[in-house]
Amino acid sequence: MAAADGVLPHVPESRAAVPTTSSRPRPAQSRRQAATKRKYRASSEAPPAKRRSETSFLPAKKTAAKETPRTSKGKAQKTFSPKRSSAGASDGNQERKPGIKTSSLFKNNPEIPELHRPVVKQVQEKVFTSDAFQALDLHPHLISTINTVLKMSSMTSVQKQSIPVLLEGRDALVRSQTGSGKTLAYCIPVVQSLQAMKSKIQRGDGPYALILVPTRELALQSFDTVQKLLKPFTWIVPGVLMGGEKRKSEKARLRKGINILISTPGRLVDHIKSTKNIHFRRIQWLILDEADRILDLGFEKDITVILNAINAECQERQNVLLSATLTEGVTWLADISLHDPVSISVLDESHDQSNPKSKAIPEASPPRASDELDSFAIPASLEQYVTVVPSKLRLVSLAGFILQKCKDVAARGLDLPQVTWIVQYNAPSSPAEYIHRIGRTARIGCHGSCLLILAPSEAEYVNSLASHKINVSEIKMEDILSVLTRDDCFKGRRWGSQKPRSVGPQEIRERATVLQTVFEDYVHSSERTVSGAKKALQSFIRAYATYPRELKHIFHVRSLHLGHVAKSFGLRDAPKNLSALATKKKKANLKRPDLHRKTQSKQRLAEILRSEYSSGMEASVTKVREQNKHAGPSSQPRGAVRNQRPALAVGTN
Ligand SMILES: Nc1ncnc2c1ncn2[C@@H]1O[C@H](COP(=O)(O)OP(=O)(O)OP(=O)(O)O)[C@@H](O)[C@H]1O
Repeated sequence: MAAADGVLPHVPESRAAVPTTSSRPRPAQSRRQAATKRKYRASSEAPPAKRRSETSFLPAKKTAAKETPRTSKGKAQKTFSPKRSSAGASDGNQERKPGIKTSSLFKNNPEIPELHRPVVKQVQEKVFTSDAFQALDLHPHLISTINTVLKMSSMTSVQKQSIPVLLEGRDALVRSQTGSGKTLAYCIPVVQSLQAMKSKIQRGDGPYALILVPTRELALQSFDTVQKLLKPFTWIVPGVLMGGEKRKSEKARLRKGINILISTPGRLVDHIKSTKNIHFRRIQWLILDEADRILDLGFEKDITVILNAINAECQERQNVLLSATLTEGVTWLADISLHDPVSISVLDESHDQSNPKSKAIPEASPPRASDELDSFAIPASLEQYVTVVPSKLRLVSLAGFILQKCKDVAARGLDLPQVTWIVQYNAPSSPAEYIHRIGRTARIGCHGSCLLILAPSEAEYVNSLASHKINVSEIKMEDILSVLTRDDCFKGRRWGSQKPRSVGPQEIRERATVLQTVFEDYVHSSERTVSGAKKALQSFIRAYATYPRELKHIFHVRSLHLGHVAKSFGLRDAPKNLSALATKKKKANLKRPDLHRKTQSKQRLAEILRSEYSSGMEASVTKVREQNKHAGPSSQPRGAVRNQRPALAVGTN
């Protein structure tokens, strides 16, 4: 887990809500009690924690309580108060005053289905080989830089397979799992070939190699690697262009000359359109790194602009496309950018041998939809888990999980750990996205784990993952929440009973409710935090619009109980921002209660998706939909916000 500190929910003193009954309160205590009274008054004026209206706007089948034995024992309204903070310890002589009311977290939840996941054999790749870089035909200074500056001795599998092919001058489509060393697989041949050029490269010559990456972070990472490899070859100048930097200074650097240019697609297109000093007449290498992410981020149009610009000035070059996943989009990109490529895929010997390791893919073969169903390689040292949690319990389960893992950190003292856990609070929209998210851990043979949180109605997603040869093991929600029994700060005070309760399922439920109350109190403590939580909720719901058609039966906004989902962001209720229009319609619909309920439900959803918390994405969604309408049904690969795939005007090579 990357972040360790500050996650433990401590109960702030202002929320030490249990009124104590010391007969003569000290001044500080009186102030606290007065504040507490004000707080209770305020909370009783606030909307009740659970209202009828909360459930009325979604189809009854989703809101009806289909309870499992393990979730049905809660009471509709329970009265708890978070444990007092250390500053205001109770003397045990308590007033019988109600605490903060929190609707039961464990009632009216959908049933948690049993997960019958098929066990599949995952595609495995061997990360390291025993071959040293010395085995390659490289400049001795380059080898010593790899050994001494990068401190690497043996090649990874993808490096062993790719570097010789690229040194031969072939185009290549390289697929290998996340964190397997693809960056060096192309950087080493680029540096080797450029330093060996007969007429020594001059800075003013401009770019000989163009490396396109999807994000700023990757641009910096690749730049850093190239810069290190160039240490002995000081006459070759690397440079980076990326969003967020000053265009003016980038223009100045382009004017001076950059020989190995690393850029994000959007920023490069900016310069192509506006900078006179950019040219591609000497380009010898075009690298498309993380091609799947480039496409996922909607850079298709920018890539075609770049390819057209390069093709217009230079036809002879080596092209390399690297990706952790091979999707329909990647195949399309390979078709338009590679010339007679060698396809390199690092698969374990035990995997399907009908899929040869190195084969030529036919030039300009049409994208195959079945590629989307390909299986994805996942690092063998990455353990994958899933937990099925009703929406209302999502936040406390996440907190419980973090608590459990953050303890795995304290034991290591101040040593900051690397990322060892990836938690997905919502499901990714494609298996490729799943692979990239979890691929931030278990890199280069290290150990890592990931957890995916699903709602009960989304449990079927594990089958979808299995169809891509992705195996996940289940962690039960109760096991996650049981961590709350380890720390008495989550203990609920049971009014009217002083008997200590045994640590069983009921105690866990009570503690989870205490924790949820802590979150809700915090969120509702200021307008800023309420607004932040609403924005987060908005984004979460919005993400449901981006699931592709084939996943809509699992992830659909209509399957969400908005009131319950609101709780997973610490909100006591789903936001209500019905517009004036909605109010008018509501009045009209009052005559038809059935119609009214239906319309109200739709309007509520529409409002949620189009409220003041809007991120402005809907404009582009509408625009893309319009474009698609005109472009025909086959033009949009996936996801509403992706750009339409444009036609490439000039052929490659
Ligand atoms: N031969 C090697 N020996 C040791 N470490 C290596 C070697 N090659 C690369 N690495 C390290 O492995 C890590 C992952 O490499 P890299 O980022 O290139 O992986 P990747 O395959 O591009 O991953 P992703 O697809 O997720 O971007 C980096 O920290 C890199 O320095």
